[in-house]
Amino acid sequence: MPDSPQTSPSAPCPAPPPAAAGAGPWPDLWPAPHATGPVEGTVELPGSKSLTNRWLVLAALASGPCTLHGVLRSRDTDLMRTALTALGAGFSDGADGALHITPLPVGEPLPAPVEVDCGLAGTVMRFLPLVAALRPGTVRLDGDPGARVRPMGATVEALRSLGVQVTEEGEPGRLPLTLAVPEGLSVLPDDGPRLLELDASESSQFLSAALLSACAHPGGLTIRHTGAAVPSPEHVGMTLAALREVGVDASAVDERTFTVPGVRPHPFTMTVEPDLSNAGPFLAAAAVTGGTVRVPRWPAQTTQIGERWRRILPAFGAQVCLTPDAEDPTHGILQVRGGRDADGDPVVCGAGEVPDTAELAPTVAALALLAEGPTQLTRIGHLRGHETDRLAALTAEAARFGVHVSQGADRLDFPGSGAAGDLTPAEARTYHDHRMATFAAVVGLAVPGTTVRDVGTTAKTMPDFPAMWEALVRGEET
Ligand SMILES: O=C(O)C1=C[C@@H](OP(=O)(O)O)[C@@H](O)[C@H](O)C1
Ligand SMILES: C=C(OP(=O)(O)O)C(=O)O
Repeated sequence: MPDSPQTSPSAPCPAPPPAAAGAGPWPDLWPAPHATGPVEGTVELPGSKSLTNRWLVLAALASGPCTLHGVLRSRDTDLMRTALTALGAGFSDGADGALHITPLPVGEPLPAPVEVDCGLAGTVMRFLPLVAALRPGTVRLDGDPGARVRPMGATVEALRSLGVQVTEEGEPGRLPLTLAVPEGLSVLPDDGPRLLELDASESSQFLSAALLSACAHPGGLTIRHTGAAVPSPEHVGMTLAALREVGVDASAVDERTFTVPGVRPHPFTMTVEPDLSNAGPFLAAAAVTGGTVRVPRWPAQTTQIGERWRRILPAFGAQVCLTPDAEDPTHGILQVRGGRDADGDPVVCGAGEVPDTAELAPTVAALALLAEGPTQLTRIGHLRGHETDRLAALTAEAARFGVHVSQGADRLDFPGSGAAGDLTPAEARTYHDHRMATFAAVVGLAVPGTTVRDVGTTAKTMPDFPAMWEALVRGEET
């Protein structure tokens, strides 16, 4: 893998939006706060990464200007904005925190070649190429060194079957990719809607990408997944629901076939839900310290996988309750109270088998590491293609804390350490993975002397994480 991005004759990237707040600087070795008592507090979470990047794409493909409230400002979402700007969408920040978006001109040739920096963002590297296929021209996509090992084969497959010429500069099915999009791709074929076949078994994002962009093909697309089970199916559900919310009647014909009409999203105004996956470490802080953490604005109905915390945390011995907001029945306050023994000391039970935790897995792993009994995280093999190989990373970091985790092809078995006091303090590595940083922060609550290398990697989806975490442990409201 090359050390530095290759040069290309493409136009430079457009100026990025103003930097996301809270990006540090943090010391390279961050002393993770140790909780000397129960953590108590209320945490106001920023917007969801997955929803922000879907609404940004749908607004860029809409039939008129759109407005978003509560968008997440982070590395992944800023990269999405920059990339959509390069493809011709317009973004302006309103004084009230709103983001106004003008759509990109689908079908019109790009005035110059475009260069897209995907960073390490799966949503950018998978969603953007299919959006790029909607304007004739040349688009080159690359990212961080870690992005060049993430699976991209299904994107290449989908683009080629749509008629885009794709050059793989490095390994086949990996970034960097250069796309040559011919004229007329976004014109209705004579024989009706196109059939797009792709294998999304390595990431649900391949399917979401096809679904999101399909609405801008005049005849729509019929999309068929050809491989083994699609991981993170909640995220496909989120994509279908988001399309429907903006007037695109996307539907599942069967388990592997989807139809999306060639109807552009109507102009919309949307408020992004708080990020329930990033709620995880804060809720886990209550569970591992016997404390109480509340998250306001918890949606009563949501497509986010983080909704699962309401089932996962009780398996570790915590009590979870959602109190409806009297003034706004669409939201409530989620409260998690950690388990305690007769002496008032925290108790984290082993949870047994916890399947399909997908992007929640690193936080669940922190709970499993601190639990008294065994926990098995199963059906998480595709996490080897996330920001890092998360099964390998979690096994290595658990070992640093003195716990032997057994690693299978698609599972991790945690023995149950009996008590956090048995764990040894460690300098935790993060592998450029925001969720490995938050994993280490949760463990550090119970293991004094824990330090985290490159906690700033949390800027990928939550630039304010270290400050919010320190404030919560100090007992300040965030
Ligand atoms: O579409 C999305 O927003 C996401 C889909 C999931 O990807 P995988 O299917 O690759 O797990 C998830 O893990 C990722 O954090 C976000
Ligand atoms: C897997 C994740 O991100 P990405 O969108 O980069 O795939 C994640 O946030 O846990």
